[in-house]
Amino acid sequence: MSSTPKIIYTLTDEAPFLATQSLLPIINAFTGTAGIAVETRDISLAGRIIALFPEALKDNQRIADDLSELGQLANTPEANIIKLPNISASMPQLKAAIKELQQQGYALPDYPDEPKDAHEKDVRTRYDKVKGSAVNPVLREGNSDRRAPPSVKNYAREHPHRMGAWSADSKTRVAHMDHGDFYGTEKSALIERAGNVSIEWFGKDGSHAVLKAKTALLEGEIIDGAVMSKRALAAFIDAQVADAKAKGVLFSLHLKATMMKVSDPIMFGVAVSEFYRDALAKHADALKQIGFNPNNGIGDLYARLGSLPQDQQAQIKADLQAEYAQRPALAMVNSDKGITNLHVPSDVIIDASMPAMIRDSGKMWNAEGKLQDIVAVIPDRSYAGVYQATIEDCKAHGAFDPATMGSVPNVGLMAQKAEEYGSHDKTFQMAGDGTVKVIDDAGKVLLQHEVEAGDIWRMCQAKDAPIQDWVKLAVSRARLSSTPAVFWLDPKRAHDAQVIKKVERYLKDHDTSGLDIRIMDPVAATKFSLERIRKGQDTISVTGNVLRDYLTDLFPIMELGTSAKMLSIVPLMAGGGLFETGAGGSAPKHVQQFVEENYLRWDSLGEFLALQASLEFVGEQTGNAQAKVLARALDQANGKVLDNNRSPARKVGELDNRGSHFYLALYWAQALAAQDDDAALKATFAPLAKALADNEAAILAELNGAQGKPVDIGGYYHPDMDKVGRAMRPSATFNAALATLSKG
Ligand SMILES: NC(=O)C1=CN([C@@H]2O[C@H](COP(=O)(O)OP(=O)(O)OC[C@H]3O[C@@H](n4cnc5c(N)ncnc54)[C@H](OP(=O)(O)O)[C@@H]3O)[C@@H](O)[C@H]2O)C=CC1
Ligand SMILES: O=C(O)CCC(=O)C(=O)O
Ligand SMILES: [Mg+2]
Repeated sequence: MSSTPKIIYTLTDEAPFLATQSLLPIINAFTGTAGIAVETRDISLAGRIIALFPEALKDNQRIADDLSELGQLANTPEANIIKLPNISASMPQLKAAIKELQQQGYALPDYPDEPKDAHEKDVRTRYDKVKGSAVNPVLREGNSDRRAPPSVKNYAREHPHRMGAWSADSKTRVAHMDHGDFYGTEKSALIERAGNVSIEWFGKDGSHAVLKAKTALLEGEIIDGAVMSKRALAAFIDAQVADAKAKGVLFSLHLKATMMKVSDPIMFGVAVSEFYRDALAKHADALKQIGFNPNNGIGDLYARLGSLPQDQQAQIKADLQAEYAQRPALAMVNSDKGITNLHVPSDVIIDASMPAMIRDSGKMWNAEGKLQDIVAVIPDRSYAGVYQATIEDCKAHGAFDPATMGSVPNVGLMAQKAEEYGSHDKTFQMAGDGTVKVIDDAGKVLLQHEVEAGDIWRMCQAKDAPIQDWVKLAVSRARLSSTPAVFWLDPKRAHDAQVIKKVERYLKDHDTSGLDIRIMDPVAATKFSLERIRKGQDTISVTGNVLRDYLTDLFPIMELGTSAKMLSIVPLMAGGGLFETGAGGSAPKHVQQFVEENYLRWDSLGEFLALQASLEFVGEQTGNAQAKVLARALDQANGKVLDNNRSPARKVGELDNRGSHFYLALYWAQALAAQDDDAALKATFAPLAKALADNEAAILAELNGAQGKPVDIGGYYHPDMDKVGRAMRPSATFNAALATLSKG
């Protein structure tokens, strides 16, 4: 029954990586007392890059491909993985990481923008494996259960975060296309027998290309194809640019260029090309010569200008400035540094950017550093309506009130690369006019679209077993929490219409008596859930993969101020557990603040919650009773961190991430010393609890005393572990107290 319990803790990037260097020593010290091993695996962007090129590196630089190992582990019942947020790299981020590693002495090849030979093609293929969202889809071999635990929700009710006021005359709105988008062109097929399909393009001129030779499909799987017309998109962007100018609102574009790493950078590029059209046309030859690619954002142009003669650089910059003068104002990412929404495709990511805007009175920052109404351009219609409905609700009823509002937990279809988020390897930009066909083994055409050069065509898959598992998870969450559950599915979408049939069928496999389970289209579901949320009522959202992502930032950011405070569990279909920490990302601006002033405001509550769930799972998996005791005590400690307001603040001089970790250790040790379920743990932790309490003032002085000056961590993507370790553990008193645990 029992084997050596093992938890895998992932090393990632940016703020969560820094936080780990302070938190992990605490976790190791505590779990070690119960014989639980916590091992780390490196899935950082830098780590994944290094693992790609063993042959180019010195022996002491090589590292294993930890992500592949974890991908395999996720398909076994033994998996118990704590997954922190990681960078899903855009092109500019990938190149910056490669450059940093080269400067550190890693003999990595450059990223070949235009591979010239077989070797360069191979290099590019390898790099493309770590681009975009390359981690989550590998590990997420289950569906997701994301919610705010009661202690967190209660804390938010008692200490509501600031919400920007909304006024009825806000000019903010969402703009989406009305034809030629993925929504309007989607076609779907249900696979009756397992087999393979090929994706092929037939040119109008008689030419032919196999886009993807083989995609294996299972019985009962749903596939769909859809196309985004480049022409329709460009015309739409153009109209929105003009409309934003006329209405005096900020132009802003909200995409998911990280997760949708093939389609969305192209769409981003169309917007950049339209917005800066005149200047880009005037300098087309020079820009081609320096290799500017609008898909990487206008920042890519500035980054490459240096290789041109000074006067030409000045001319291009002047023409870009002139473009700004005749265009609407752009939403800014960093107004102090002049970084706009169109600079880098990964700076404005829809799941976080839209909720943050809604939290801030429906406004974004303008070039003067002031908040202003916006048009939120979300080209595809599939999910844009959710945000428009939310905006309308805020205009009609004012901002949401975290003190009284209900909650919208989520059950998300995610397993086996479901839906759009698994479509990268089946997404193509069309080389010419023609037809795309999906053809099965028997030669039957399952899906077919007319396309034009430049259009984006994609195919998505959703397998039957994950759908069955998702329906089961939804029913079980509805039952366990006695909460109505709504499937957000749009009967007008070809894909959703198929899913609806399956949901209706699989709901019959479960006892749903007394449960309130509905199927509504996303806009109706938004309205229904918001009406209830304003009355303080909870409603489970049961959604596909994209809405899982969008809603688990939208609702937590309104309810809790941040999605870092979510419990985010993935019961893996093979029986293991994946515990994600929060639902947000890796917050790059937290690292900036840290290196400038040695203050880390990352809130590790998501990590605390994931660890608690993971320890509980160890208890169930292996029968380790001490794991359950540790988990129960951690639950109490988490509650106390909240009740006593020991989460990180935002400014130097206040408690930061490290200080909040100290309090977690103190409360966890106290809870273990106070419990009577396990005498050995009680005896082990009583002295630590006393030592930490006695030295509270000294430890805080050491932790907070480190703040306020710049700190060198030896790199951004690949920091120096020793330097980070020292920076993140500045209290000798605290470190010494923790060390007593391992001495027994
Ligand atoms: N699961 C994953 O691996 C995910 C990874 N990402 C990656 O993260 C990066 C940044 O993405 P982005 O969309 O900007 O989203 P983030 O969630 O990183 O940032 C948005 C904002 O959320 C708040 N926030 C998020 N987490 C915390 C936390 N733990 N403590 C305190 N505040 C927090 C901060 O806002 P404020 O200061 O306003 O409070 C932050 O500026 C990208 O590289 C992206 O690919 C994104 C999503 C999920
Ligand atoms: O994997 C990614 O790129 C982002 C994932 C994400 O935003 C989420 O799971 O909420
Ligand atoms: Mg997200």
